[in-house]
Formats: sequence, C-alpha cells, structure tokens
Amino acid sequence: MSFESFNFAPAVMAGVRACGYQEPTPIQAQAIPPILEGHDVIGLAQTGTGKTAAYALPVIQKMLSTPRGRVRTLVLAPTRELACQIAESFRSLGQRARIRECSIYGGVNMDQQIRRLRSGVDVVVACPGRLLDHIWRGTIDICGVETLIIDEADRMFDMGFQPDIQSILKCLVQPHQTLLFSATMPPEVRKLTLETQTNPVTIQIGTQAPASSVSHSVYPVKNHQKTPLLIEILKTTETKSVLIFARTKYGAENLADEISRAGFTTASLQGNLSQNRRHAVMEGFRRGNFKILVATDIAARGLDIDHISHVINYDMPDTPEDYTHRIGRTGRFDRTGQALSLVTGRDGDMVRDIQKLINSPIQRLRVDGFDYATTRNDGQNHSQRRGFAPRRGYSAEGYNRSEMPAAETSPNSLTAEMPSGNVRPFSQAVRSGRPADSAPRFRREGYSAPRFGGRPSFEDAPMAAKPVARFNARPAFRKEDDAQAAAKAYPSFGRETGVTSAENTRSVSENPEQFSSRRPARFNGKASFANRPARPGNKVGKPPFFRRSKPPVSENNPTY
Ligand SMILES: Nc1ncnc2c1ncn2[C@@H]1O[C@H](COP(=O)(O)OP(=O)(O)OP(=O)(O)O)[C@@H](O)[C@H]1O
Repeated sequence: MSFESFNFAPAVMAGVRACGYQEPTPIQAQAIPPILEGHDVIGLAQTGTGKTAAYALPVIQKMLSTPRGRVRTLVLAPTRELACQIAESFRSLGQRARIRECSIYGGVNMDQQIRRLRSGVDVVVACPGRLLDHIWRGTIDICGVETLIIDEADRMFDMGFQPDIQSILKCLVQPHQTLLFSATMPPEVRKLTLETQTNPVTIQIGTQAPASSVSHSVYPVKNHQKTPLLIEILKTTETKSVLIFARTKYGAENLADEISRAGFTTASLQGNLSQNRRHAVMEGFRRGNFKILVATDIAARGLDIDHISHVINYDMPDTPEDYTHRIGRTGRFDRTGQALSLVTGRDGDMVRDIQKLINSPIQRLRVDGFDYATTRNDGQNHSQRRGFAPRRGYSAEGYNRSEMPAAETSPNSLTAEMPSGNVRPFSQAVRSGRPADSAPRFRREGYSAPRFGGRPSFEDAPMAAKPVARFNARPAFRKEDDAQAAAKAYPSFGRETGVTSAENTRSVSENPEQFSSRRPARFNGKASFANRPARPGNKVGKPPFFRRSKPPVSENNPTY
C-alpha cells in the first residue's frame, strides 16, 4: 500500500514527503480510511508505529475543506513534552497545507499562548489543565471543534485526568468526530472511553504488548546495590542514548547526581523542574548533548527520540502497561532497542506479569566482576532517602518483613542516616521496617499504630501534636500592640465604638464602613480560631465585609 491510495491533496502529500515517509505503517493503512470517512476511531498499535501520523494526516486532509482561522482540531495529551512533540508533527506534516497549530500546556506564561491563539490557529494540542484555564478565561474558543483526538487515551481516562476531560467534553457543543489512540487500553479504561464516542471503529494492530523490536533483560539485585550496579552497567555496556526511569522526582534527581559523580554527562527530567528547564533538558537529550537522561514517568508516554538505544528501569513501573510505554521509548519504527530492569525481591510479581505480557521468559543477567556482596553502607538508595514509603508488607529494603534476615533488621543504613531529633518515632519504625513489636510503645506515647507510609493519625496523637485550626482570614489587628498603634493613629476609633483594645476586632466587624474609610483592612492571611473576628449572632460564617471576592480575571493578573 502507498500513501497515494488515500487520495490525499497535493499539499498533504507534500507533507508526507517532507517527513520522508515512503509507505504507510499498518496502523496508518487501517486508520486513515475510516477517519477520512468521518467515523469515530479507537486506534491501538504498539509504541513507535506511527500513530501520530495515522490521525494527523487524515485530519489535515479534512481541514482543507473547512474555513480556516478557528480551532477545528483539538488534541489532548497527558504531558507537556508530548504536547510539544505532537504540535511539531502537525507543523511538519501540515506545513504545505498551511495548517497553523499551537501547543498549550502549563508551567509557562499564558500570554504567548493567548497571542498565538488570537492569531488564528487550526489545531490546538493541549494538556487538559491549562486548556481548562484558557476556557475559563475565555481566551480560547473550542465551540467549532470538528475533531477531538485523545492521544495516550488510556492515560487520559485514568483517574487523574478524567474530571478535566469530562469538563472539556462539556464545552464541545457541536457534533464532532472523536479519535482515541494509544498503545495500551486496559478493559476498565475502555469502558469509560465508549461514552465519548458513537459507534467507534476499533483498529488494533498486533497485541497490546511491548514492541517486538525491544529485547528484555532483568538484573536481580539488592535494593542498596542498585546504583553501583547501574553505574557498572553504564560503564560496561555499549550504548547510544540511555533513558533511565526512577519512581519519584527526588529519586530521579538524586540518581542523576550520582551518575554524574561517576563521570557521565547526564540530566534529570521530572516534574519539579521549571518548564524552561524541562524544555532545555528535552532539547539537550534530543540533540545528543548528553547521553543519559534520568526521568520519572513523565517521559514514559509518546516521546519519540530515535537515538535511544537502551531504556533502564532503575525502579520497576507500577503496571505492565507502564512498562510497555516506558520501554517503547526505544526500538521505535524500524530500529531495535534494549530494555534493562534492575529488580529486587519485591519486583517478582511485576516481572511475572511482564513475562505473561510478552509471552516469553525474560533473561536474568549478572554483571561480571560486580561485587554483589557489598554491604548496605556501600550503596546509596535514592528513592529511600527522601519520602519513599515501602510497599505494604515490605520493608524499605525490599524484603517481605516476615522474611527479613535478622542481621538486616536493625540497625540499617537508613535508620543511621536519619537525624533522630526531628524524626517521629513511628515513621522511623516504619521506614526501618521494624516489625510490629514497636507498635505498643508508640501507642503508649499517644500515637495510633503507624499507617502505611508512616503518617500520624492526628485523632490519636498527643494534644501538642494536633494542628491548630486555621481559617482563611486575618483580623485587622492581630496583636494588642497593633490595636494601640491604630488607636494612636485614629484616636476616635476606640472611643466612638466604646470598646477596649482587646475587643477591637469586634468593633471592626460591627462598624465596617467607618473602619474601612479610615484604614484598609487586610484579610488575606491566616489566623487561629482564637483570633477570629467575632460577629454577633454569626459564629461560623465570615461577615460579608471579610469575604474575599474572586480575583479579577485578566491577562495581566499575576496571581492567576
Ligand atoms: N509511514 C512512516 N514511514 C516512516 N516513518 C514513520 C512513518 N510514520 C511514522 N514514522 C516515524 O515513526 C516514529 C514513531 O512515530 P510516532 O511517534 O507517531 O509513534 P507512536 O505509535 O505514536 O508511538 P507511541 O505509542 O510511543 O506514542 C516517528 O519518528 C515518526 O516520524
């Protein structure tokens, strides 16, 4: 099959040639005709098989026949990096068709996006949160959307994005075609997607398994030896670019630091970075300025960087679907790649699930010459060092607690690292994996039994540990000194109302007009209930005078 068989307009064919595509991939061959006919489509195909062009090309073709200058195609994507990448694909495929696109995502100033939107764009590629901001501010009009595309549909329909997606769908008033694309679609998510489409045509290419162009290996290792082993793997393996996945933002950051200290040029990509930094990191990695990128799952979906030869799971993902997407960053289109995973005792179930998914056993490897017998203190573990909560039933070291070797129970390096002064005993106990024998002591001290993650229950904590109830307004005068100073500045104030300085807040609420004409009140801070301004007959509600109005919605409002 060739692209000519779709009868694309010359401008669209010019885009295809500009991207160097010779033949349509299977998902393109099967998805393009029903999209051109106007059907709703669910497109499922392995990672790196050209799903973006499978929806972009027919949509560009269809847009040639409708009036320009308004948003006609809306693409929703789960991450900012992916939104940029999809917009870039529309740019290169639609350049000759004079299609104008705009990417919309958070973390950057809205003004530039607003200017671009006002200039008239045909395609908007957006992350849901920022798109809703634009909708609420009235800076985007999506009423004329003819095609809605949800890329990485299963991710977008999972619990995190669902409410935003529902809100966006409500804003699409005119009948439109809905296209959902992903490499994976668990059945429970699929049920949700069905509500958004009418008689969808489902196109599934192959199984929803990791791309067959990727080979899989696991390196069994103890948790505390992961970093030295990873560094050893990086030293001894021939690689082009390597993408390493860590579970947490701090874990990714710390791991990148450690790899840098071992002499590699590396960077981390995680949600704590500013958007400018995220962009710079992505560009640097894309251009090959550095060869190793340590990332959280924000890099797991959709990113298309052809020189990634290895994906390494430093921490295993939570689901087999996540594994599929992570390792799909290598072996894209007609290339091959390798997926390596460092697995500890607690990853056994996940490895079994992945084996089931790829329908073959995964080879277990050892690094020759690596000292697997090093003690715990020789290694650093990143996820443990800050904020890592062990899974239920497992210690931070990855052993099932009941199986934990005696020598490793206490003390361990993690407990030793922790400053004893400011760490609550229950969290120490949970982190060190100390078994249930510690619990009675914590109960005696007034804490409830530690919950998963070592969080206190405030109900059972000693009084001193209870949080002070706060509310969102600050009385005009928080201290007596303030009141006296004000009384000096406004001598008539206290006398007119006939109240003492201790009651000054009451006088404010009783005489708001008089007060407001003399001194503007500041009610935007926090105060304890003890300082809360009283109002006769109204114990709980804020007096109208104190009510904060919504900030004005304007482009220049810096608080928005
Ligand atoms: N017909 C084609 N011929 C040659 N290369 C193609 C063709 N279609 C797409 N590609 C290239 O294949 C690569 C992967 O495409 P794309 O990013 O759309 O994959 P995907 O299926 O969306 O992957 P993922 O599931 O990871 O998002 C891109 O570099 C793209 O330019």
